[in-house]
Amino acid sequence: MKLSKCIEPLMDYTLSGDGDPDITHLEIDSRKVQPGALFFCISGTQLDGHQFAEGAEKLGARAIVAEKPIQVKVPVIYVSDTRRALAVISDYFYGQPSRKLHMIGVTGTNGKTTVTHLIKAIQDHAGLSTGLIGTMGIKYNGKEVPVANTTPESSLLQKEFRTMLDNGVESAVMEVSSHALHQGRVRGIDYDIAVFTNLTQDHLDYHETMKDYLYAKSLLFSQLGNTYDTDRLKAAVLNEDDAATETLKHMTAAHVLTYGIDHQADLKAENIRITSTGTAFDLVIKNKRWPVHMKLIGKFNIYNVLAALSAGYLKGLSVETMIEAVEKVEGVAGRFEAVRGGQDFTVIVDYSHTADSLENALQTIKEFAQGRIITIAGCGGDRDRTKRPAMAKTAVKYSDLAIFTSDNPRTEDPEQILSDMEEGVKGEAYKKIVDRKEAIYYAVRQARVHDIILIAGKGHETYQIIGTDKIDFDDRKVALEAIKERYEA
Ligand SMILES: CC(=O)N[C@H]1[C@@H](OP(=O)(O)OP(=O)(O)OC[C@H]2O[C@@H](n3ccc(=O)[nH]c3=O)[C@H](O)[C@@H]2O)O[C@H](CO)[C@@H](O)[C@@H]1O[C@H](C)C(=O)N[C@@H](C)C(=O)N[C@H](CCC(=O)O)C(=O)O
Ligand SMILES: Nc1ncnc2c1ncn2[C@@H]1O[C@H](COP(=O)(O)OP(=O)(O)OP(=O)(O)O)[C@@H](O)[C@H]1O
Ligand SMILES: N[C@H](CCC[C@H](N)C(=O)O)C(=O)O
Ligand SMILES: [Mg+2]
Repeated sequence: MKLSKCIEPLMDYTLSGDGDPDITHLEIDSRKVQPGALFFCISGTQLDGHQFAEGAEKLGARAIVAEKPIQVKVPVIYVSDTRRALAVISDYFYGQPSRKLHMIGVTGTNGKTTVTHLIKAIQDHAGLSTGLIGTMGIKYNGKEVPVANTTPESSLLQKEFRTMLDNGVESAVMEVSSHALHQGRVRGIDYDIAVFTNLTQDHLDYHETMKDYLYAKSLLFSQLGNTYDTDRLKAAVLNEDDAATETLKHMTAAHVLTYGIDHQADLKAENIRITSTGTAFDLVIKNKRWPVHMKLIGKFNIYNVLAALSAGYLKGLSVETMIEAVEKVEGVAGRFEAVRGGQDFTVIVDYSHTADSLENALQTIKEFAQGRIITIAGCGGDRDRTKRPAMAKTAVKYSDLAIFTSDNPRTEDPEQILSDMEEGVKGEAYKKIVDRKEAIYYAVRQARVHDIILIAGKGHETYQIIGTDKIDFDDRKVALEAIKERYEA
């Protein structure tokens, strides 16, 4: 596409330099520039992309979008916000694919990955070919592409939507993180349905207050209903049991459908029964009742299922077909995933990395625990420090033995992260083992018949980030090795 065409959707810019080169791709990382790129200089949280403009030019960038003066020979498009320009140009460059897909965005502190997987399972089962984007990567038509971010940058998002469309995908469901909303990675995406799971404390390193965090989340709902096609229903799916829903109702011009357990809602779960192997409940919609028996465990997963069913309901899918799909779902990798090594105690790997999700996981375990509860928990480095004492407190509150260990320390001192956790449990009993592998082995050696070990925080992750190194580490594999060692000993 000619540069002049690429920048057609920009409202306000200044062009410097001559020529109208052909642009073959859009790029924000100078290290990935190939000849033909339009390079965007992003003022980031760590680095300033403007310093890489010359490098990008050397590698073949044919034009550059910048916010402040740069010295290059290729044409420069000056804008006030390069991330905004990136979103607007990406949408246009790839032919506005989100307008042709049935688009669902899921936001909230916890449950996004689970809800998006459930929506994909439901829609695929109902014959609606669905693409998925989120923490576990990009998936459609049996193809999987790994991603670095839960919600990728706008250029990658739009490119993937285009590929999905070209490959017969009809609907795309994606996790929308608060970082992405704040940075405008999803600007220009024409969502049909926006789903809210819940709001509890996380990411206060990035968003300064809970109010700012909620504001970022609310952008998904306020941008919904800026409708391009008036024939398409635009709807917000909101959790009636979460306090933030009241605000979100005010933020959206779209139709609202609610789900809940404790409050009256459009889709409601009643008569709940939770066991260690599954969850049963009645789904109630407009006084009609359907029994649901699913393999997913826990009250929090009922919320996730209700959210997913709500999205399908708005699409007009049959409730019976949706329930069939939900009942088949085995679970999402690393979310309440049982590790089975033939041991006479239970080991569960879970991705709870906030105080609220840890509380939910542990409350669920409490409901069916026959033995002691042993919890292994840690907190990620270079992330919200204020959640650390709260997570430690939750671990100790529900456990007979709480073991604090390292999650992904990243560039922080692992000992310091543990000290931050300890602030929340002064005078309480717990054990501290910095090395995660050692902590898992210790827990497995301590377990008695019927005990339950919860290994929280890293779920599906197959790595541990220590400093800037990413080493192989999979809680599930390490637990299996520890179980093997114990039985061989
Ligand atoms: C804090 C944060 O949101 N960081 C994201 C952000 O990076 P940034 O703005 O800080 O970028 P930077 O490192 O300062 O670099 C500035 C610019 O220089 C460019 N650069 C840099 C080096 C170079 O040699 N050449 C070059 O061109 C970079 O590509 C970038 O465009 O924009 C990047 C591009 O989109 C993201 O990959 C990056 O995610 C990092 C990896 C990250 O850890 N993000 C986390 C906090 C995050 O966003 N998480 C949420 C999920 C949270 C949840 O699940 O609730 C997510 O959506 O993933
Ligand atoms: N609806 C929910 N409410 C509270 N906790 C939940 C809910 N759903 C899942 N969890 C807990 O949160 C953990 C993470 O779930 P999931 O991966 O679905 O969330 P997420 O929002 O995608 O997380 P991330 O922000 O890391 O992408 C699970 O392992 C579980 O312990
Ligand atoms: N999306 C979350 C994932 C946290 C996972 C946890 N294992 C950690 O590293 O803190 C984040 O980036 O904050
Ligand atoms: Mg996720």
